[in-house]
Amino acid sequence: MIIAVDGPAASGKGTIARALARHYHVPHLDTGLLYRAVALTVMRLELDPSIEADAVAACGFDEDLLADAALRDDATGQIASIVSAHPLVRAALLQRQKRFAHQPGGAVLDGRDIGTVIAPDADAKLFIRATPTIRAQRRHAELRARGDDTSYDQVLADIRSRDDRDSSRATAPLVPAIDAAQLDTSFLSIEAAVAKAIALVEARLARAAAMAAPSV
Ligand SMILES: Nc1ncnc2c1ncn2[C@@H]1O[C@H](COP(=O)(O)OP(=O)(O)OP(=O)(O)O)[C@@H](O)[C@H]1O
Ligand SMILES: Nc1ccn([C@@H]2O[C@H](COP(=O)(O)O)[C@@H](O)[C@H]2O)c(=O)n1
Repeated sequence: MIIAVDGPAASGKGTIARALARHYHVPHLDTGLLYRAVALTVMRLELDPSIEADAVAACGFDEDLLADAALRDDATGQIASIVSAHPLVRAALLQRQKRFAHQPGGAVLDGRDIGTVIAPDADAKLFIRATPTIRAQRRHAELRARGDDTSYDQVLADIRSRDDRDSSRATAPLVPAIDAAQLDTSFLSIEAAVAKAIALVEARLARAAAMAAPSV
């Protein structure tokens, strides 16, 4: 079973995807981390994220980098959304994500293009939303807890510019799959959002089973 979870920055898609993976006992991939690893490599090698060849050169990042705390920095997310707009960067990371999605036993992936590009054949697709200000409040609190003193205004501005860049790029833009169930978490606790997500996945699975059953 493949579950695709997409949505804008800090919408809560990672929290929901991890909970779904625990619930259904399948592995989870946060695909944003791959783009963040490319971004961090670009930053550390002092390359130019807006130059496609520079960003592509950073796609062969060291696997250990995926555990680096700096991946979660606000600045890394910004650069990630610049490198992720390059078609050749997306192509370099494509097969790894497709393999993960289609492994035996299934998987949950979260990102921006899981339901549209990585696994258009997913058994259930969710598109997670929350208002920009609520997303900024949540991300600001998270960064503060990590000792990052980026201001709330900066976090909100970064979220808005990432939303714009991710939605307007030509290749694999952030857009709900036509068959995705949408879930707005703005006024839901984490527990309530996870419960709704599980209910939406169950409804999708039940509908697919009913359609597959022979009619009598
Ligand atoms: N329903 C919720 N209520 C309150 N806080 C939430 C809720 N969902 C997620 N959060 C918190 O909001 C922050 C962002 O959530 P999360 O990391 O899951 O978002 P994301 O969409 O995966 O972000 P990114 O795009 O950066 O990967 C986290 O600190 C998380 O604990
Ligand atoms: N499937 C994806 C996942 C991420 N991106 C880009 O990476 C940036 C960081 O992602 P987070 O999920 O960690 O916020 C994001 O802003 C996107 O530009 C992507 O393009 N496709």
